[in-house]
Amino acid sequence: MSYLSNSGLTIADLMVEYTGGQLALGRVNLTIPEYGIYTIIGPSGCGKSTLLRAIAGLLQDYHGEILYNGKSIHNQETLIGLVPQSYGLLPWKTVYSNIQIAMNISHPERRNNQDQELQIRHWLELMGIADLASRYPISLSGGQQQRVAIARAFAISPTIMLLDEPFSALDAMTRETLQQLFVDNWQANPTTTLFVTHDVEEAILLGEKIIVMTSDKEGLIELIDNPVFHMKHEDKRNSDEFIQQTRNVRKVMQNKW
Ligand SMILES: Nc1ncnc2c1ncn2[C@@H]1O[C@H](COP(=O)(O)OP(=O)(O)OP(=O)(O)O)[C@@H](O)[C@H]1O
Repeated sequence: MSYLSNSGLTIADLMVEYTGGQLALGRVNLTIPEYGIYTIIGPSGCGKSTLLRAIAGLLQDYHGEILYNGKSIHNQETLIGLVPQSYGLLPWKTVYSNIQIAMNISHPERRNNQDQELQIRHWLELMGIADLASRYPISLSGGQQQRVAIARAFAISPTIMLLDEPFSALDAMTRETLQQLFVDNWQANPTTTLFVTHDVEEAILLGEKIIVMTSDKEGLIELIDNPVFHMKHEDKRNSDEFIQQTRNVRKVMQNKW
């Protein structure tokens, strides 16, 4: 199979079985263009986290191919930022150190320099958790830990960003603020992004295209164009297009789930 060098993230015939032969993810074929931002919505257990884990290199044992710009994603220096559902913070490190360690690993040439400190402070500030820098994860609420995990993913400036329900533990207002921040940041620093959510509105607000996964393991997915994404973020929610798109997505979910 030949792929163009700037073809983005290509997932070809991807299938994942966990030990015991249980199929966790059916045959998935999908292309996300370089700098594209797609949201994924699907019923519980359909394989959304498994898909992200395979792309992130946390599951080595899968069938099919995962390529970035034509080359195997795991044989090249593609920096991947993952915000896992469980946050993935190191419990023995402070909030500040959790981000610093990720930056040291991903950009060793900038190890502990002044710019790194500014970056960490910048992201903590934007996430509204600057005052938590010296705290340990165990002393934080779920929503606060989630914001640390998001700050950490943004701070490493990855080539590919994978987010697994990153705003699920946040209160409604913080969630809206971070959705806006997320879109602003993607516009300023376009990054190839896959964003898993259970929230139809969030899928519409944050994805150029919406991937609807199904619960059967035939690997069927529906890709929905989403012109609403390109509207001004603050106008989206109250627009007729948004309401119409909500109906469209719900209809696809009713038919496919
Ligand atoms: N480590 C594992 N070992 C065995 N089976 C697993 C493992 N992790 C997940 N599975 C199974 O794989 C399937 C897909 O799980 P996955 O977590 O990817 O679903 P999901 O779509 O992300 O679900 P949710 O929306 O509830 O987070 C499920 O049937 C799950 O039970």
